Amino acid sequence: MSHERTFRIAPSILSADFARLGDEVKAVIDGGADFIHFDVMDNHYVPNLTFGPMICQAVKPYCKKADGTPVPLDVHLMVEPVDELATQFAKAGADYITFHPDASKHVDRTIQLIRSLGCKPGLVFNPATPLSWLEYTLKNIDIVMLMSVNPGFGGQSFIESTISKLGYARSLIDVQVAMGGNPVLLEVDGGVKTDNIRRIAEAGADTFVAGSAIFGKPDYAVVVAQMRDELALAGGREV
Ligand SMILES: O=C(CO)[C@H](O)[C@H](O)COP(=O)(O)O
Repeated sequence: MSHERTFRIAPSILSADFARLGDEVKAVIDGGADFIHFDVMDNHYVPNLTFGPMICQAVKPYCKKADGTPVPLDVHLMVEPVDELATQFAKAGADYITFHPDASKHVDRTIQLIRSLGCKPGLVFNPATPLSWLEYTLKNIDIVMLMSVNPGFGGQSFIESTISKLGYARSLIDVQVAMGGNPVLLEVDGGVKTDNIRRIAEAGADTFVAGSAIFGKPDYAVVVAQMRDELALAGGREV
């Protein structure tokens, strides 16, 4: 049977104007964003420092469409350790919470903790981190995110080895779905642009984080529309 995948565009507010964060979130949602991607960096797991749960709580009321439909807040924790901050971000309004398995001493416990707090848990893989962590976790998570840059900074170039890694992750998810399991989202983060998003989709991704490509342009709606035009051309998949 053939199913069309739903593609989601998740602008990373890492590249937004922090002095006008609420307005930036509203503008990018008005421009067609499906998720708001919130990059949390601790200057320990990654060599940069961004924002904490108080900023997340302040941004949350802006995460809705003009008609009031909520837009999920996709919190990416680049922090070590994970559990305490995951708890704080759940209380601050996160919908998805993703973390790096190499940053948690007890990955299954962290996944269970995030779900117990009412959020959707996910794992994030750096470019050189193997997907073997998924063997015993895929059935318990809602999102797999592949970093296509080394984490810590926006505006980097897409790392090509992500293409084959996406194909492998997609095959693991498709097998799980074929066996009646959870249709886990496959997100890609780093260097996603209008000129490569179609190829990334064809490799298997369904959810696309883009920071500088969107916030670096004057009209967010134009970029999001261009990305959707490219995604509409992505080859369909038989699952
Ligand atoms: O997590 C990140 C970096 O660690 C960012 O989300 C990612 O790099 C997106 O930024 P850009 O689209 O500018 O590459």
